[in-house]
Amino acid sequence: NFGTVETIPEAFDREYLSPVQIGTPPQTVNLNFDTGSADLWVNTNETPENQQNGQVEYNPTLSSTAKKMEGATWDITYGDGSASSGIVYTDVVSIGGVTVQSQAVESAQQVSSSFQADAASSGLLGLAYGTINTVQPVQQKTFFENAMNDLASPLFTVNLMKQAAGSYDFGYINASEYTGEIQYTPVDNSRGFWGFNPSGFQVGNSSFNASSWYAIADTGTSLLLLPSGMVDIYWSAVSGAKFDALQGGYTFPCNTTLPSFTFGVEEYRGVIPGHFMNYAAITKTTCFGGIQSSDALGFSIFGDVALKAQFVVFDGGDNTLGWANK
Ligand SMILES: O=C(CNCCc1c[nH]c2ccccc12)Nc1scc(-c2ccccc2)c1C(=O)NCc1ccccc1
Repeated sequence: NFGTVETIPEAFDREYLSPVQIGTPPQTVNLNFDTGSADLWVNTNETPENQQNGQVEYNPTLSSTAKKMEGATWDITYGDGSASSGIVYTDVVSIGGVTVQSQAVESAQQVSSSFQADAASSGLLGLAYGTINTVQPVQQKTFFENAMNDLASPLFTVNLMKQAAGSYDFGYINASEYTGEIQYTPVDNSRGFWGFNPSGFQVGNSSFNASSWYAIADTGTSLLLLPSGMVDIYWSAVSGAKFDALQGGYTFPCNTTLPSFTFGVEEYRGVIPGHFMNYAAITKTTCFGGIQSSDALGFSIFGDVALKAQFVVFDGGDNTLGWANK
């Protein structure tokens, strides 16, 4: 089978939320689909009231198919320091008509401040490899891994849009969502991510700089995080741009016209329009750049700033990533 679900951007395209049905009768919660992590966790009746801000909850006690996974716990910390933890149920989970009968649903008994403040999001749905799922003592599979063998094709596609509704498709490739040919490239999943090797970059209409490095395709990270050498070259082309240690990155005058950023995947060239690189206004006149350094991480992250300019195929069958412009 196959299915499709819409994904809606929050302010600044900071994150994208999609409706997910959990339990019997189905309870719908909006989750942040995250190809950079592998835990499906959600606010529930067990999440302390003082750690919530109106989020819609999943309540396993109201689901006839919910089963507590005795002795199982989970605990996750993301690179930005945000964290959550709790216990585990299994229940029926459906996304866009694709159903997994027994999916590990991780109930949050603790969520850190950035999640507490995020009133629209009821949690995350991990789409990275299950090898980085945090459930103990028995690691759990992601929704996609559980659904994969029943899908028409063992893949899902990501079509994020700038400040508009996009979609996650499961089990099929919708040719109307992209232009040109899809360039496939092998995935390095040794760290549990959808890792790949870009082949170079280009700022605006300048020449292409061939270079090979390791990066991950991560819908759960807002920005495009690249080696500082590339980031410095990009922002040196923007008059008034500067590295602002207080803000923790490059800022620039909001009224500046930004150059596009092109990345290579083998012979393919992915183009990110200049205006996608304006992440958010800090003041009336100063804006925060969408392309920032990944040096502190040790690897690059193609987050939403990059992904919303592309149509991306996450193929779990042959472990490849497919890239296309749109
Ligand atoms: O964790 C994910 C994807 N899920 C994010 C869920 C999430 C984490 N706060 C959230 C807040 C709201 C919604 C979702 C999330 N991706 C990866 S791989 C390596 C790093 C990393 C490792 C070390 C240092 C930095 C990053 C991250 C990372 O922390 N990204 C988030 C981020 C990256 C940079 C800045 C901010 C956040």
